[in-house]
Parts: sequence; C-alpha cells; structure tokens
Amino acid sequence: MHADHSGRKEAREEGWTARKLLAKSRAETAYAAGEPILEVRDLAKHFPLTQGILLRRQVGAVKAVDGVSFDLHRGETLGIVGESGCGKSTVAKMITHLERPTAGTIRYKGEDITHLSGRALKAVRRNIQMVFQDPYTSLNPRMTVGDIIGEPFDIHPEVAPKGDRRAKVRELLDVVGLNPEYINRYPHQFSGGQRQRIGIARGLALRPEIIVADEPVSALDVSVQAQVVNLMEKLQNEFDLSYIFIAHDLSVVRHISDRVGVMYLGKMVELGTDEQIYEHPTHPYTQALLSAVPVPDPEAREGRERIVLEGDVPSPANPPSGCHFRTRCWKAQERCTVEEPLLAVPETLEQTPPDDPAHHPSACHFAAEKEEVLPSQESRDSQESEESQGAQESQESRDSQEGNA
Ligand SMILES: Nc1ncnc2c1ncn2[C@@H]1O[C@H](COP(=O)(O)OP(=O)(O)OP(=O)(O)O)[C@@H](O)[C@H]1O
Repeated sequence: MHADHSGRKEAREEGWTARKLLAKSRAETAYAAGEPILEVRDLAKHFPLTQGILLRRQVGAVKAVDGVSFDLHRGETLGIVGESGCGKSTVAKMITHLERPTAGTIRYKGEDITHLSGRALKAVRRNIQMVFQDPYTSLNPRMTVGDIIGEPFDIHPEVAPKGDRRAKVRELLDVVGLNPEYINRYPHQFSGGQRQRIGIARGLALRPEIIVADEPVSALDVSVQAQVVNLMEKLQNEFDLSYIFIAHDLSVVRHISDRVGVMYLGKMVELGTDEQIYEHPTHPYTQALLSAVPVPDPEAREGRERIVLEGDVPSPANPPSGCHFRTRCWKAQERCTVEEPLLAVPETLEQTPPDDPAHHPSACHFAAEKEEVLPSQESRDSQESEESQGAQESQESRDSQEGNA
C-alpha cells in the first residue's frame, strides 16, 4: 500500500516535471520567435483600507494600479509617465517582485513569473533589477561604496566568487564613470549625480537583462539629469539592456524612450512611440501634460496653447466611475460617466491608416489630435455656428426685403 502510494507520488512528480519542462520549452520557443522580453497583462494592485485596532476590518481598497498592460522588447526603453500617485512606482515594484500583484500576469521571456517564489524567483530577480529614485536615501550611509555595489553578490555568489568581488566592483565603478579608487568611500562623500551612478552600478552588478528605473533622475539638478540619462543610454548599448524608465515629466523620458506609456489614476491611458506621443497625442490627459512641458524656443512657446487642468487627481480609494479622467476633462460627456474607455485604437481614429501617427492606443471615447479638441477650437466652432446662423438670418431678412420690394 505504502509502496503503491510512493510510486503514484513519483509518477505524479515526474508528470509535473515533464509538464514544467514542456511549458518552459514552449515559453523559450515563443521568446525565440521575437516575443517581447516582458509582457504585462491586466496588472492590478489594490491595497486594503482597514479600520479598527484589534479587529482590522477591510473597509475599502486603494486601487493603486488597476488593470495595466504593456510589452517591453529587448533593447527597448519604455518610458512610463504620470503625475505623483498614479501608480508608476507600484507597477515597478510588482515587476521587480517587491509587491505582489492583486491580479494580472507578468511574463518574462514567455514564462509566467507573477507568482514565483524560492529559487525560481531568485533566478528571475537576477535578470530584472531596479534603480531607485532618490540616491540620497536609497544608499546605506554606513556602508562603503564597494560594499553597496558588491552586496548583490552575497545573494548571487555565482556571479562573482569571493576573491573576484573587489575587482568586479572596481570594474563597475569604471563602467559608470567613477574612479575605481573611490571604492572605500562612503555615500556622503559623493554628489547626487555620483550617488545615482553608484545606484546604477549596483543595479548592473548581476548583469541583468531588464532594468526598471523608478524616477532615476527626478531628485537631480537638470544639468546632472542629462548626464545620468546619457550614461544609461551608453550602458544600454553596451550591455544590451531593456529599460522601463519611470518619470513624472514627459520631457525627461523623451530623449531616452522608444515608446512611452502615460498613466493616470492606476490606468495606462495612452501608449505609443515617441513620435505618436509627443507629436500626435490623442488623449486629453497627455495633451495637458505636454502643454505643461517647458519649451526653450520662444517662438514655439508663443504659438502654444497651455491646457490647465482643473481640480486635483481624485483618490485612488474612490476613483470616478467610467473614465477616471472625466472629472478633469473638458471633453467629458455622459458616456464617460458610465462606460470605461479601454486602451485600444479608439473608434474615432479607426478610419485613420495604421501608419498614421494618430493611429495608436488611447483610452478615450473622444480621442483626437490636439488641434481638433482644444477648448479654443470648441469656442471657434460655436462662434462659427453663431456666425453662420447670423449670416442665414441676414440672408433671410434680405430675401424678405427683396420679396417686399
Ligand atoms: N503600501 C501602500 N499602502 C497603501 N497605499 C499605497 C501603498 N503604496 C502606494 N499606495 C498608494 O497607491 C497610489 C499609487 O502610489 P505610487 O507610489 O505607485 O504612485 P507614483 O505614481 O509612483 O507616485 P510618486 O511619483 O509620488 O511615487 C498612491 O495613492 C499611494 O498613496
């Protein structure tokens, strides 16, 4: 009986292993055929809101991320942009397994990694590293730079055996443009830009394939921001890296991104190539964000219309029904209250040819390029209709005068 039981167990385990191997080889085949390196589908994170001290009752949830989908291709940089609190960092934390998703899937090279744990998770984590926002707080002030950059080797000793570590750290310092002689210095002995280089060196230590950079330059002076962005571009080419580059400002990601996703209140509202987002935005929120980007050329600045959004971003604990942006949108209508627009090529733009830059996913029932949608255009429309009504009335009065004559 016992022998029979263990025999069945073995057979079951063999079956599992065979199924796992089959799934893995299927995943690898799919990836080899040019699949995205990372696929994120319907990702959600709802943080429970609780009440009471002893009996913590859940009274609601903060919908920090609420159904976000995108792909990342090898060697590509996907910029993710949106105002503070829209869920960018939570997306980054779920991809790097610092937060567990409430729903949705994350696939890495075709393999579902959403709920991995133990050794399998450790192996994947090596390939997906994070660079944090604030180089002033993310580096331990009591550790030397050598220890900070070399710390990931404690978890993955196979990458750098003990005797090799200092040499590897020196190499990494050199790669990010810092003097390898600084290996024994402490974070406070470096400037902000240098500290972010240390953070990047640490992110590179395990030779990852994907780096998720959560606002890596937001805490730096503008002049230093460009240097760090340039460094990240150089490293991308050198190490064949794919980036998810998060920022709250569209102008920061423009230089480095191949594609850009715009987030608002837990949702991705527009996704497109550099040209589609910056030159042909169709979602009112993207248009508003772009209108706030500083323009150095005074002539271009003069001809530009600024869209000032009214009100604050609503609470993700109680987002508006239908379209989350409708409470601040000048185009909102009844349909926006009841029907949530999905991130897809909108009905209003379906007739445009696929190679038209306006033809890209935008979560708006009334998506259209800016010149057609600005309030000034609406007022021009009503002026025109008033004028045509006036013209019609004067024609009628002329006709009646002629008739009288
Ligand atoms: N652990 C948590 N518990 C409860 N709510 C959280 C938690 N982490 C984040 N939130 C909430 O989720 C929402 C999204 O936060 P998140 O940090 O992802 O936004 P963000 O776009 O990255 O903003 P920022 O640029 O300010 O970091 C916010 O309303 C935030 O308060």
